[in-house]
Amino acid sequence: MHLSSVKDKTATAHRADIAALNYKMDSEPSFLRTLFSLILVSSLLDSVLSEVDACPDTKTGLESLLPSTMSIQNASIESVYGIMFDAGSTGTRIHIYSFTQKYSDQLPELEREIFESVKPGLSAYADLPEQGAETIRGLLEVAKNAVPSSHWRKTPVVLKATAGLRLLPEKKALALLSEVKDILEESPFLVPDNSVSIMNGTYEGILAWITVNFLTGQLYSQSKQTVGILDLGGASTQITFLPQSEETLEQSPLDFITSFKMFHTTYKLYTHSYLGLGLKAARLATLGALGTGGESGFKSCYAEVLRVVAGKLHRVDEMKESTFYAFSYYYDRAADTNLIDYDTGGILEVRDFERKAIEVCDHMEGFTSSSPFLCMDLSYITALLKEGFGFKMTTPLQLTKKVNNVETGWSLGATFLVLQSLRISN
Ligand SMILES: Nc1nc2c(ncn2[C@@H]2O[C@H](COP(=O)(O)OP(=O)(O)O)[C@@H](O)[C@H]2O)c(=O)[nH]1
Ligand SMILES: [Ca+2]
Repeated sequence: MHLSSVKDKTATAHRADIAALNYKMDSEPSFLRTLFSLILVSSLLDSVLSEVDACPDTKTGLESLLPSTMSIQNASIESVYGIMFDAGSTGTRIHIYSFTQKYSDQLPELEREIFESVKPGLSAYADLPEQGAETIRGLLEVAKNAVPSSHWRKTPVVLKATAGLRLLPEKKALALLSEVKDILEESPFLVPDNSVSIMNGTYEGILAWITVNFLTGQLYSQSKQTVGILDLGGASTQITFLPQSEETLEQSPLDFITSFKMFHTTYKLYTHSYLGLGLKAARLATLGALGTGGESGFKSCYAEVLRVVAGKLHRVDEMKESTFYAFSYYYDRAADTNLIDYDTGGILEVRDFERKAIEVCDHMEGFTSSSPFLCMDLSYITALLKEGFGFKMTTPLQLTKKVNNVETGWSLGATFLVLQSLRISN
């Protein structure tokens, strides 16, 4: 696998942070080389759609596992592309995926992802919807360079907004989405019905779980040993895992459990999106609680952030024994404080976050070049994991931004759904 040039990651907050990750997956483990998993994922998504309360953007449902033309025999050799915009509360990202079908008797394979992000997110333009939509235009240029013009007309482009827009007054959110839709429609790409929407949190958690378990090969390993996901956004935080114990299934709130069938096996996922418990939302809640008299030192900071999470999250004992991948702000803050390698991530225990929070909060003079919120953020992450979700201090977390150089998060899972629901065969 080779990486083409990846621009210097020293992008400023407002400059597009270009991280074009082109790579071939020739040397990737076989599981990534076939679309067998895509079939699996689409059957998964098919039943997810049938089971999950239809959220705004899921009317496109899947009538069948695969479009009739997606059979091995008559597959033709060509490339398929999908463009997914992730309109997050702190930034907008574009994921351009390409699938290549090499041999007519083989299923297409996931070939590469091109990823780019811009800040701030759409919700920062709540009163300037035209300007907000303009940030999409710039990212569309990346897609035009990445997708051959011969494929533009059959390459779907979709934008899904998350908690940032969920927290906006509906009228402002809809005004932003309407401007974005106009820009997508001016583009040369295929703009499906429902191409621009606010995704509900249940879907956000499930699709991230599908993405990570697809990329790590768990979705179709014989062991069925899947991994859980922890996603800490700016406005919301998601947790999703596959419970092993009946007790979890029976004792969890009904809207935390979503079931779907996957090749004769019924999976019941535990998933929830906590709106308002994202990192930036928590900062506002903490500062609001502090009023003007900001305090210093880990003990007082921890006491304040604890008030934000106390009693707000559902706990499940078996989480303590499950394997979790953690990304977004969990990853960013661990990388910012050298707890993990910026590019390759790493495995941390919950107590590593607490130790770093104590170090930063009790020695702020040593961290003047970092974000002024570093102490609060690390304290919040510790409180969220330990007192919120109830993880053990020794629970290991796999901090991961990319798996096989594909970004973790909900976008790949969402793209599978779009390709299948549009019956875009090979
Ligand atoms: N590398 C990478 N970082 C991401 C991605 N999605 C979110 N993040 C990071 O996660 C943090 C906040 O997530 P965001 O999606 O804006 O908030 P949300 O709308 O509440 O989910 C920011 O630091 C982002 O840089 C992604 O696909 N790739
Ligand atoms: Ca997000």
